[in-house]
Amino acid sequence: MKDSLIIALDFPNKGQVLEFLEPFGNEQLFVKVGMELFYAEGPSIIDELKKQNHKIFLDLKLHDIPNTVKSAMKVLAGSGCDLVNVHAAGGSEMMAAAIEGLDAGTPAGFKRPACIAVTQLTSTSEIQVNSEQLVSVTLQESVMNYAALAKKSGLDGVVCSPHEGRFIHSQLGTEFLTVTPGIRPADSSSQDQKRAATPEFAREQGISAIVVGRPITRALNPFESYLKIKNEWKGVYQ
Ligand SMILES: O=C(O)c1cc(=O)[nH]c(=O)n1[C@@H]1O[C@H](COP(=O)(O)O)[C@@H](O)[C@H]1O
Repeated sequence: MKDSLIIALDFPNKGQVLEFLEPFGNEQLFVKVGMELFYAEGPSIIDELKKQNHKIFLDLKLHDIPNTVKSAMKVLAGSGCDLVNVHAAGGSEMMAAAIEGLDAGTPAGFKRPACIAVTQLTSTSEIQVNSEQLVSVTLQESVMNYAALAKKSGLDGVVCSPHEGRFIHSQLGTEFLTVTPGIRPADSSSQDQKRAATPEFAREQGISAIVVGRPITRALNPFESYLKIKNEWKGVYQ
């Protein structure tokens, strides 16, 4: 998990995913299946990607009452994915229930999927946190509060932006995972991401893993873009 570059496969169907993956050849990837692709293709897309030996982050961002989340996680634990997530806003009872469900559903002899909690979406700004969620602390404090709650509830880490990563690791340790979307190379648009950062910045902040979608999936040459971002993330400069 640590030091991974996770590619967000935000595509509408399996056909487009396979076409996208073609130039990557035998490169073993860590890919993210989100709502669009999972709702379109169902669990078979996980089997397909596993057949290709890729690691899988199933990003369904569960947020419901504890009992519902526990039952859903019990099912997802058997899907073969490596990482799943919930919204920390669902509360500590819900997050603990997610882990209970995963433990109950993980087949004997297999490792339970890691589970992380979304703190504040990377598309959220401090103004929005204050004016729409009526949160009266800073965005960083809100993210930190959710991260501490997630750790207390038994989760393996959080989704946050690279801007909060260093603080989270200083408070909760380096083993607690920080998975950060909103990654943009210096020359690309941040689009709907409000707390964007470069791969280099993420590395400097000690982030555990980065999630990259459009800068790779919408690039003219996705494989080339992937290699460039991966090198920057790993600190390899030619
Ligand atoms: O949980 C996520 O993966 C997630 C959380 C978050 O706070 N922000 C965020 O962008 N994501 C996901 O990360 C990916 C980012 O994609 P790009 O903005 O295209 O790089 C998308 O698939 C989002 O659904």
